[in-house]
Amino acid sequence: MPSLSMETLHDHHPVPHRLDKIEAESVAQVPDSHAWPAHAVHDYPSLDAPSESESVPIIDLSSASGDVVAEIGKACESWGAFQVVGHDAPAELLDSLESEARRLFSLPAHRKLRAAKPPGSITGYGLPPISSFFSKVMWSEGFTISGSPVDDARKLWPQDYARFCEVIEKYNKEMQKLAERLMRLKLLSLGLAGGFRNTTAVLQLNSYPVCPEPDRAMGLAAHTDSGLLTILHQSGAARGLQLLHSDRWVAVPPVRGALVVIVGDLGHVLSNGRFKSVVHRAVVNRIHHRISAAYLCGPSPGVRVSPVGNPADRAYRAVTWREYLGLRAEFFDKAIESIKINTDTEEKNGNGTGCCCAKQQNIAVCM
Ligand SMILES: O=C(O)CCC(=O)C(=O)O
Ligand SMILES: [Fe+2]
Repeated sequence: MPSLSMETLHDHHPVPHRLDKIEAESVAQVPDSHAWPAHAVHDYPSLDAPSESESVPIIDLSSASGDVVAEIGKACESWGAFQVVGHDAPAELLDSLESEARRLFSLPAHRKLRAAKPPGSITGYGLPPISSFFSKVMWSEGFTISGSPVDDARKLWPQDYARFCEVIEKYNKEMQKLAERLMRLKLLSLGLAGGFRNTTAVLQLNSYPVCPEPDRAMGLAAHTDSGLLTILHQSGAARGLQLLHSDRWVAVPPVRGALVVIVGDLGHVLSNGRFKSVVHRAVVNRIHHRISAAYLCGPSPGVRVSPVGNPADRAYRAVTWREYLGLRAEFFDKAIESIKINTDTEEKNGNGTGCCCAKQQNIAVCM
């Protein structure tokens, strides 16, 4: 068993020299810095073994029936998520991604810290990106990739970085294809033909070491994702992902070969509020070192996402992903409120120049 280490942070500034090291597997108790209050962990009841009717829907993309579009629309509206099977991403590629992520997180702490996220940067090794909004430390570590992984991979494996990069690049390509396909299907379910081209993405690798007291710790705190959609691959053995659905935390059990699709805030905006950007979190366990990989997909830079439908009925103003990320950094879970149009102002009818979708039903012109 590799020695898994978790870097902890006490004053939530992601500066490498302020990180202290805890050997997560060797501690018998969750230290105070990582102990979340019971009301935060148990804010809603958990449904750990949901029956089929209580579970997030599983949708088969290879199904010949024309219901796939309707199923996706319904899942996005009622759950803000679904699991997808019958996609073209090969199971071996998902396995390789997971084993490369395990190889990375099993490196000794001082090696991982060579690729620590510099302040102000989004790529590299460190605590989950949302950590700065919480005073308690999460029981996880992350590695964020945006664009080429080469520079950061070289810091981790000066000689032997090619294998990691090859897998990441293949995976990103496959996910981009799938994300663009899913976006077309989602738009169809909203009555629009069209799609997004040249989408951009961030790949977030997450590692959740085993935890001696899972009830007192938090793997990844409740949040929504910011982009159009997220495609999440979770490792097989352990449950961890939970979606907030009807005021309960509903577990999403890993299904071999399936990928979890999560509607992000921009997906909610695009649908003019019809699709839910679902609040989700990851919990930890005593036995399994869990890995997940979140492919967070957004429009290409500069493209403003604007709600579909009649401009007079828009509930949100148009935003680019970059602009929205700025609002998230400032307001976190209130960011979506900050772009809400409350009154019949000019904004509602305002110019949609550069928006990804045309204002008429049935045509979505996307750049
Ligand atoms: O690990 C998980 O299941 C959730 C990951 C996630 O939500 C994220 O990276 O945004
Ligand atoms: Fe997420």
